[in-house]
Amino acid sequence: MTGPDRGLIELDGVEKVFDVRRKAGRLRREKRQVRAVDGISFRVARGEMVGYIGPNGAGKSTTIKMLTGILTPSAGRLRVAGLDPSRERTRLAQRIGVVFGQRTTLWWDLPLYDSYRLAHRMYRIPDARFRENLDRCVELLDLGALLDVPVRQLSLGQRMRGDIAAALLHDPDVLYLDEPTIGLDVISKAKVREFLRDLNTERATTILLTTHDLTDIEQLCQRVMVIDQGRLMYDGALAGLHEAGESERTLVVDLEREIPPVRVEGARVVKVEGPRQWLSFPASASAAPLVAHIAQEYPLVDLSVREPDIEAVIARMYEGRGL
Ligand SMILES: Nc1ncnc2c1ncn2[C@@H]1O[C@H](COP(=O)(O)OP(=O)(O)OP(=O)(O)O)[C@@H](O)[C@H]1O
Repeated sequence: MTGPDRGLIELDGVEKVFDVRRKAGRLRREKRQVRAVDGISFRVARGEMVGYIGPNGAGKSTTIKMLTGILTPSAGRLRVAGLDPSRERTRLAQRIGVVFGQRTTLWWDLPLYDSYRLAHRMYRIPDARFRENLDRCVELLDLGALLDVPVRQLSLGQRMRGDIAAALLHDPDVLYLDEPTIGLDVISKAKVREFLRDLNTERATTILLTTHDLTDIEQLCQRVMVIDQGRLMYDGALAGLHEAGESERTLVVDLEREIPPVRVEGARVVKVEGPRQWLSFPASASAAPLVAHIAQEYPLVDLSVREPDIEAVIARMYEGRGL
């Protein structure tokens, strides 16, 4: 068992190296090693909800695959709920739930409910528990009208809600979510986030969340870990990440006609395309004085403010550290 002082998820110097063969000529094949995860250590306590972010190819999926036991680490020590994932994969399956935004674990041709019945048997969930968990998910994720619909006919948002329910029927202690809001509309995103927040507070389910959507992190996670090139670059509060990245927001202004870059204190024009101009300003500053000034001095037609995306924040963070 994991004690209160130990993490529910524990990694110590975990590495994963892939051997890849590449064609290096007509007959020659070159052997190369890809160090996907390069000595990562962290602990996640019971009940935490943590964002795990980083640019494409950073090593996020490889980490999650090691945490589920699909991949075996090349070096280091890894424990989830006190178990060694790759050696005790079947036992671990009872303790974890996994949702991949890009793939489904549901049976494509069967009605949604049939996938849940299969999970019921596969995980040997006691009948009363299964009923209770299913009822809760159906209510909170709004699945009532969808249970008889074949999965292939569900929209992306409906399917994602269906997948989340499937991952939770056996009451896992840990839930891994890989891009759970990717491709969802605003309402579906809000519904999924609200459900995850409730799950985390009411059931103390530990959640590790991989996402490219900064709003997911902002609305859900107290803690965020940033990985790049297999290494952990940051582990702390989201606010700290913004500071580390000296994050900037973008004000996009549409003017009546094409004019030279606008001049306004506290912002700089970073792009001009016809009558549209993009201005960068510090994320901590208010957009209001900039807008007021531009509206007064220039033929302003329309405007919008864009929040920094995670990739930009990370890129700045690396620049700031001279990496
Ligand atoms: N099975 C594999 N064989 C060889 N190389 C692999 C394998 N799986 C991943 N890699 C490589 O390991 C590195 C990390 O990949 P990983 O999928 O973990 O990144 P990621 O952070 O999840 O990226 P993304 O955001 O694009 O999903 C990449 O360079 C990738 O090409």
